[in-house]
Amino acid sequence: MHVAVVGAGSLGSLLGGLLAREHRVTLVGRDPHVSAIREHGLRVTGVVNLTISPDADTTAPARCDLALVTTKAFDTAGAAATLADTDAGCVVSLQNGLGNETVLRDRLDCPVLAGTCTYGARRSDPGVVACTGEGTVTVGDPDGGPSEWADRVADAFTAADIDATASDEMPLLVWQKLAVNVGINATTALARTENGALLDGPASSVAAAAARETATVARSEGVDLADETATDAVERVARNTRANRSSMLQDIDARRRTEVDAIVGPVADHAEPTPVAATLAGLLRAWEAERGLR
Ligand SMILES: NC(=O)C1=CN([C@@H]2O[C@H](COP(=O)(O)OP(=O)(O)OC[C@H]3O[C@@H](n4cnc5c(N)ncnc54)[C@H](OP(=O)(O)O)[C@@H]3O)[C@@H](O)[C@H]2O)C=CC1
Ligand SMILES: CC(C)(CO)C(=O)C(=O)O
Repeated sequence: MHVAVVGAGSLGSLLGGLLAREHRVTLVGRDPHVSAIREHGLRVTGVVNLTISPDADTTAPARCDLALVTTKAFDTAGAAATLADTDAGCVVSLQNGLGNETVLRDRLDCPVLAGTCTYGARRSDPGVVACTGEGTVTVGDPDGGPSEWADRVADAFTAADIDATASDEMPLLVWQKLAVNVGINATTALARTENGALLDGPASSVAAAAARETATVARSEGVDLADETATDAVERVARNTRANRSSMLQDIDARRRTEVDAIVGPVADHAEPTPVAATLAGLLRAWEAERGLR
């Protein structure tokens, strides 16, 4: 398969590097990362160690079998613009937050799948990405039900030794992942802790309460996510990625805009009472406003 990865930052570089063990991969990103990969290859460090030489470019290829979108949620429309002239068989969003597939579907002609990914990744120097936790990838039709493309994509990941499955329950899994991200990303971003601090530290009850609120909102939207399923998912991911600084904490560390609106917003701004998520969102938005990031 020829796989294009639009958004070669932390997660995109890691997954692109792992996929390049089996497939032709084009990492679409920014300089100096792209130039460093062209010159020296991509170095993956941490839990996985390898140096590999995928193609790298600042524009998308003319054709590919599969395009993975791994930009931040607020850049999804930009990713769609980057892919506008690409003849892609299928596009998969592996981003966190709600609404990315809708943005892609509205702008692109090919099938669009939803995906969830629990790998932890951190891009450090140009040409280098650390795998801070091995996880799983799940893909499927955003509306639920079977999808031949999802089967093909999961097979392609599996062939590259990535634990991947196709699911016909994506609405449930996307909300479950949202509970993980509201719980882990927002809490670690504000507490400035690694994910593992939520296993038994003082902020673990905050993460669990935020996950329960996400489950409440999911159920009010017709998705049958149990409180315990949401809190168990937070604990499992925090355990598997205990050394990771969540993607939202990485944004805070780098004084960058966060994904608060796509991740915490759907829960915090919902008509259901969600005091914990509203507090987390309010604090993150205040931090962004103070720095002119919103
Ligand atoms: N990091 C992690 O451990 C995990 C992240 N995620 C999710 O994955 C998504 C990506 O996160 P992460 O990898 O941390 O984010 P990063 O900011 O590290 O990577 C995104 C990259 O995409 C680039 N980019 C933005 N728009 C375009 C475009 N149109 N064409 C090419 N490149 C573009 C950005 O460049 P620039 O900044 O210069 O605009 C940036 O380098 C998020 O939704 C996150 O929540 C999910 C699981 C784990
Ligand atoms: C899986 C997890 C929580 C890994 O940190 C993540 O999705 C993120 O950081 O955005």
